[in-house]
Amino acid sequence: MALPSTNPAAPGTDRTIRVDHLSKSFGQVRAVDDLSFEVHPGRVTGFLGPNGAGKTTTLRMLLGLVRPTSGTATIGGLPYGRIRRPLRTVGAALEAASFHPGRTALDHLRTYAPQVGVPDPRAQEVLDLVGLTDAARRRVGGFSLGMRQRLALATTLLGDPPVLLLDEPANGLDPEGIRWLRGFLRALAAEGRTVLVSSHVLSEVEQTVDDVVIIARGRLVHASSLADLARLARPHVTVASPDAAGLAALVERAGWSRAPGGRTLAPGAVELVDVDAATVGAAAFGARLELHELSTRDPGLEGLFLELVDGPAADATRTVAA
Ligand SMILES: Nc1ncnc2c1ncn2[C@@H]1O[C@H](COP(=O)(O)OP(=O)(O)OP(=O)(O)O)[C@@H](O)[C@H]1O
Repeated sequence: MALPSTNPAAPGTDRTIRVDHLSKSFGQVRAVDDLSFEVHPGRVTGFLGPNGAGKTTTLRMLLGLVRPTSGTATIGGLPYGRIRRPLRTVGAALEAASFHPGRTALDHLRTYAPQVGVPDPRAQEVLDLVGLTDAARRRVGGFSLGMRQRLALATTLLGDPPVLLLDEPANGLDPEGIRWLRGFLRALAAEGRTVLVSSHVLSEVEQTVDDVVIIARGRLVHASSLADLARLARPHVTVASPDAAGLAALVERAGWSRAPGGRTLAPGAVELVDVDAATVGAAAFGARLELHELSTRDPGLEGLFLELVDGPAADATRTVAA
């Protein structure tokens, strides 16, 4: 899908999103806690975490709607308030957008077009892009949730922005709509745009995203490519020995990777990825290391996600000391 190039500001623009030691407290609640990550152009990045993790607050800080308690949130090196043509640089859809129910979809977009600084025919163009051509002259009041999501997406695309911030865009879409959204977001990233999509479930965006930024209780718990996360989700080998130092030395010598710190393990136990139980057992036997456990479990991608957002890595106290 080629979007008509209506945005002369786009080529060469720095499209990287940077969140740097960002924190936000609302009274006693630390909604975002020393969060740092980057989101790169040409990729779809999933911004993931359970309800209340701080995703929306972070997106609102990126859009200058909430002032950080400390740290910075920038797009192309600038805080939103200093971007010269913000509506042509960043397209954002936060939560369920509210539309005037008596207005048609086309009129809604035509109302916004002058604010964004694009010519009137762009309204019909973006409706066509999101598959709402036939609904252009229908009143928004009669739209399904899925149609509203498409209209919200069309609104973000009015200014042909190189950066897109979308809060739970799959909410309310049926399976066909979700499949359509996947292809659409992938095409936007393929054009070199930076696409950040929030969700509280990994499975919803698993087939869409290239990278993941996972937060829980306001803190970063994991950031990598989806491929790296999938590698960490391969079967885990748990190995325990009464000789913890000997086991640590064996793991070190063999160069095995430890599983990301989700689960609390028994003392003297470690959890490994990228190695099978037979290899670990043989190496332990060779090193004359006594083992009290050697087992394998397969958490799967969704299981690993739940461990990450539930585990000790996410277990910081969120309440600010009075
Ligand atoms: N304006 C506010 N005043 C007080 N507390 C707030 C405010 N906005 C957010 N919070 C709190 O900050 C925390 C993070 O909320 P946020 O909406 O950012 O999470 P989220 O990850 O987007 O969750 P969800 O998936 O449910 O939308 C929550 O505990 C929430 O209650």
